[in-house]
Amino acid sequence: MNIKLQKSTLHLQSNIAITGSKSETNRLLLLQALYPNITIDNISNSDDAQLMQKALSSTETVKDIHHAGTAMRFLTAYYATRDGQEITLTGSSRMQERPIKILVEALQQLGADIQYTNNEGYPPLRINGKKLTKNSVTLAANVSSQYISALLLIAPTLKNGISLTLDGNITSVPYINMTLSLLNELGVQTNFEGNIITVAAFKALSATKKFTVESDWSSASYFYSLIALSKIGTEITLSSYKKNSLQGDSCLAEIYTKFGVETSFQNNSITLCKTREATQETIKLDLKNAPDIAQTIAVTAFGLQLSCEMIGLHTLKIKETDRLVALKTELEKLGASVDITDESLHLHKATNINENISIATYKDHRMAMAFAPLSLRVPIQIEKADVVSKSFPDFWADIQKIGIKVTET
Ligand SMILES: O=C(O)C1=C[C@@H](OP(=O)(O)O)[C@@H](O)[C@H](O)C1
Ligand SMILES: C=C(OP(=O)(O)O)C(=O)O
Repeated sequence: MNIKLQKSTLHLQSNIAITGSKSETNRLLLLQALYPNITIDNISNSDDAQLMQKALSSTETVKDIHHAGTAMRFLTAYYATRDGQEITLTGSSRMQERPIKILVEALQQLGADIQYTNNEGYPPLRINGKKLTKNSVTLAANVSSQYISALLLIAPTLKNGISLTLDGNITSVPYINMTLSLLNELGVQTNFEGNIITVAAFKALSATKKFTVESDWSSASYFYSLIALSKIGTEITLSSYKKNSLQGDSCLAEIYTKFGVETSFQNNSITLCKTREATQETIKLDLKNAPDIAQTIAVTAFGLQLSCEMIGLHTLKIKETDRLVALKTELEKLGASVDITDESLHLHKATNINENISIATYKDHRMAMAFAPLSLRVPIQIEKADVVSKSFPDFWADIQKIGIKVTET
């Protein structure tokens, strides 16, 4: 489905309920498989969460998790510990290009039996589940935090827990802390100091433990962008959010003050309000702790005709697509000038925004959603718009609710 987006009368006073965090959901689904007394509220309706649920509940021996990175990494660790179960874990063609060797080698250090069925270092994987007996692992921490979270999630079920030594600069740290916080809430003891993480063994959960997933902050980013690109006084309320979030992308509230957007926290929701124009000509950010909002921010800055220098983007090349190249290509179609390296993006101040450009989405949900707010400035087309279901299936319905006209082309 290709669509055209145009601004009509905005009803930005409306309330939008955003689905649960896919990161929290996929951790909790894995923990629920290990500790069945867990119940989960406000579960994410994303494809990635549904694929995780399906893989965990089906008895099929080939599990296909399509594009879901967290599902791929978390399930690799999970099935490595399922004594007597042999499965093949596979994914989309892009998933088969996303590296997994660091995690596989770490699990092998613990005693796991995992083989590559195709290309060494990449899915599909044949996993022969075993009781893992060792508890000490060293792994590179500068490629993806998901490898670390995967090991932490299974750690309490190992006889002696786990001791992880992280090598190199640790990337996406808030996602590691999210995993540790959820383990702590369950009653598992953990410690993270310097480059060492330890998790104690945790046998069984005697009583029912209810978790309520906070709504997804990465999904909220597109509304931050819409407000940033709106007139002063425009506001929108999003639920269900809290001030002390486990999600690193909640740094949006602070970042978007640079674009003139203020966030107020109510009981269970946030209100975003455009209170003033951006004061800085150049927005400078290090996003190593919040890589998923880089695309949103780049497009907001372009729409406001500001320049933007972002570093800490080294993980973007191995996500749903090479997001650095995709951003440069699509922003330049709109009239921008963008320089990229393997870990940074420099958007130069734009003098105009080309109308009716068709944005390619590269099977990446965040390419579609990040460019949508630009429709407040110029009519724009989004190719293969259904890609948003990876994290936010209701995105186009919600965009329409607030008054952006969506037409299929
Ligand atoms: O653990 C998680 O839930 C995630 C970790 C991040 O990945 P990296 O650690 O690979 O950057 C993030 O980009 C991804 O969307 C979700
Ligand atoms: C990178 C992402 O997801 P994953 O790595 O889980 O596929 C994302 O949602 O932006």
